[in-house]
Amino acid sequence: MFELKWLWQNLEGNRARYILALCLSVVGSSLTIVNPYLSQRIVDTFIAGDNAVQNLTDKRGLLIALCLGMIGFSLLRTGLAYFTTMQYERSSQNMLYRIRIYLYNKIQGQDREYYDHNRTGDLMTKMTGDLDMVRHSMAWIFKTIIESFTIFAAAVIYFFSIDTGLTLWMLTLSPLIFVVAYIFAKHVRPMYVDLRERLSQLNTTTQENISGNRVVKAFAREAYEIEKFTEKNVNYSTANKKAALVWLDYFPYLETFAQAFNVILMLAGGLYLMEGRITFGEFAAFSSLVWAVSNPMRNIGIIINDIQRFFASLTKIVEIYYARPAIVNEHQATTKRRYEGRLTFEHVTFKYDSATVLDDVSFTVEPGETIAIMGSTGAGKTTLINLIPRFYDVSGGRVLVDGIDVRELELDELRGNIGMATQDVLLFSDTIDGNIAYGDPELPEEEVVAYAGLAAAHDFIVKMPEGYDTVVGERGVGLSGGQKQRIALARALAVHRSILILDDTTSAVDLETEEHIQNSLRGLDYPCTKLIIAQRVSTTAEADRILILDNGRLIEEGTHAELLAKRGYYYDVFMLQNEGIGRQVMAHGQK
Ligand SMILES: Nc1ncnc2c1ncn2[C@@H]1O[C@H](COP(=O)(O)OP(=O)(O)OP(=O)(O)O)[C@@H](O)[C@H]1O
Repeated sequence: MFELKWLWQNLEGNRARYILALCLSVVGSSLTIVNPYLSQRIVDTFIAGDNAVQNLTDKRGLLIALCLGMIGFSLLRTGLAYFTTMQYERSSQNMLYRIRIYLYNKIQGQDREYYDHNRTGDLMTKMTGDLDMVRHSMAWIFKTIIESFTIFAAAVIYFFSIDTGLTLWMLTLSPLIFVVAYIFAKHVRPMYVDLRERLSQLNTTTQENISGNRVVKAFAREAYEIEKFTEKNVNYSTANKKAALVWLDYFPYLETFAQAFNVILMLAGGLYLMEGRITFGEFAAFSSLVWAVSNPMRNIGIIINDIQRFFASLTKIVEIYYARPAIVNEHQATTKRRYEGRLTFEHVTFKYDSATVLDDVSFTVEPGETIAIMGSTGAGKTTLINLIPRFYDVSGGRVLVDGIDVRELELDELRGNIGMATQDVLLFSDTIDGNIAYGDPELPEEEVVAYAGLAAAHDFIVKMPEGYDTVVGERGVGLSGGQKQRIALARALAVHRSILILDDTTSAVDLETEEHIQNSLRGLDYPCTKLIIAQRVSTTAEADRILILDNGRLIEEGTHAELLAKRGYYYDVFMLQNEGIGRQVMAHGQK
C-alpha cells in the first residue's frame, strides 16, 4: 500500500485527469448493460411478447427509437473509450516523465558507495523496464480492473433487477473463483519477484559484455561470454515459463467455472422461462450479459499476473526513489568561492566496508605546492585523493581544505574547486573539443587549443581527420591510452581549479611527452595546488615534496633529495628505475 501512496504522490498535477479517466471507465463500463436492456425491450415488445405482431405496426416509432438507441449507445461507448484511454495515457505518461527525471537526478546525486554496490545493468533495468511496467499498469491494468469490476457489478445489479433467484444461482460459483484466484496470487507473487531479479542479471551480463567487448576479444573469450549469457538467458526464460505454467495449473478451474455460468443460465434460466417467471427478453438479456460475469473471472489470472509484475517493478523503483546518499550537499552557498588550495589530512583513517585502506595519515599541502604521491599498487593512493572531493567520507580523522573540514563545505563549491584527471580515463561520445570543454561548455575555441597544447595533445589532435571536431567513441574508442590520458589532462586543466589532482595521468605517455607536460604544469597561468600520483621517479623528482604510501600508511615524506638521502622506499624505487635504464643502455651498447 505504501507503494500505491507513492504513486499517488507522483501523480501530482495529473491526479484530476487520472481520476476523470477512472470515472469515465466506470461510466463507460456501466453503459454495457444499456444495449442488452434495449434488446430485452425489443424482444419482449416486438418478437416474443403477446402482442408482438400488433406492436410491430402500432409501435414502429418505438422500435426505430430502440434500434437507434442501440446504435447511439454503441457509438457513445466507443467515443468514451477513446477519450478515456487518452486520459489514462496522458496522465501515466506525464507521471512517468516526472518520475524518470526525478530518478535520473537521484542516481546522479548518489555517492560512489552507491555505485560500488549497484550494478549498471540493474540500474538500467529500473530506469527502463520497471518504469515502463509501472506506467503500463497505471494505464492498462488498473483500467482493466476497474472496467472488469464495473461491468461485473453493473451486470449483477441488472440481473437482480430482473430476477433475484436466477442471479443468485449464477453467483453460486463466485466464491469458488475468488478462492482459486487468491491461492494463485499467493503462489505466483514470489515467482515474479524472482523473475524481475533474473531479468536484471540478464541485463547486467549483457551490459558488461558489450562495454567490455574489447577485453573479451583480446582474450578470445567469446565462447565463454556466450555461455555466460546463455545461462542467464535460460534462467530468465525458465523463470518466465515457470510463472506462466503456474497460471496454466489454475486456468482449467477458472475456465470451467467461467463456462459453468452458461450451463447454470441454461438450466436455471430455462426452467424459470418455462415457468413464466422470466420473459424471453429477460432470458435474452441474461444470455447476452453472461460474458460480463464470466469474463472478469477469466481475466482474473491475467490481472493477478500483471499486478504481481507491477509490484515487483514498483518496489525496485521505490528503492531508488528513497535511496539516500551518505554524502549530501548540506550547505547551500549562494556565491561560490575560489579556494586558496591548502590541504590538510589530520590522522585520516578510511575503511571500505571493514577493510582498512588508510591508517592515520597526516600531512599538509600549502597553496601552490606540487605534491607527488607514490607507493606500491593498492597502497591507497587513489583512495586518499578521493577523500578530498568527498567521493567518500573519512572513517576517522579529518580532511581540511583551507582549514575547513570538507564535510562542512558546500559540496558543489568544493568539487567546483577541484580539477581531476582520474586513473580510469572516461571520455564521452562527443567531439574532442566537447570533451576538453566538458567542465566549461562556454570555453572559447582558442583556450581549448591552448590547454590541449599544454597537455601535449594538440599535435595528435590536428592530425586527426576532423581535428578538434573528431567524434570519439564511447569511453574514447579510437584513441590510444596515452592520447586519452592527454585529453583527460586538458579537460582537467581547462577548468582553472585551485586544486588539481592527477591520478597516474602520464603513465601511458612517453618520457619526452611527459617532460612537456611537466613544463606545462609548472607554468600554469592560474594559482593551483597540485597533487600528482605517479610511479615514475622522473615525474616525482620535480615535485616540491613527495609522499610515500605503503599499505595505507604514510611512510616517507620529503623532497626528492631528502628521500634519496633517507635510503628508504623512494631510494629503492629510484635505484630500480635507474638500474632499468642502465640495463637498457648497456643492452643497446652491446648490440
Ligand atoms: N570501491 C572499493 N571497494 C572496496 N575496496 C576498494 C575499493 N576501491 C579500492 N579498494 C581497495 O582499497 C585498496 C587501495 O586501493 P587504491 O585504489 O586506493 O590503491 P592505489 O594505491 O591507488 O593502487 P593503484 O596504484 O594500483 O591504483 C586496495 O586494496 C583496493 O582493493
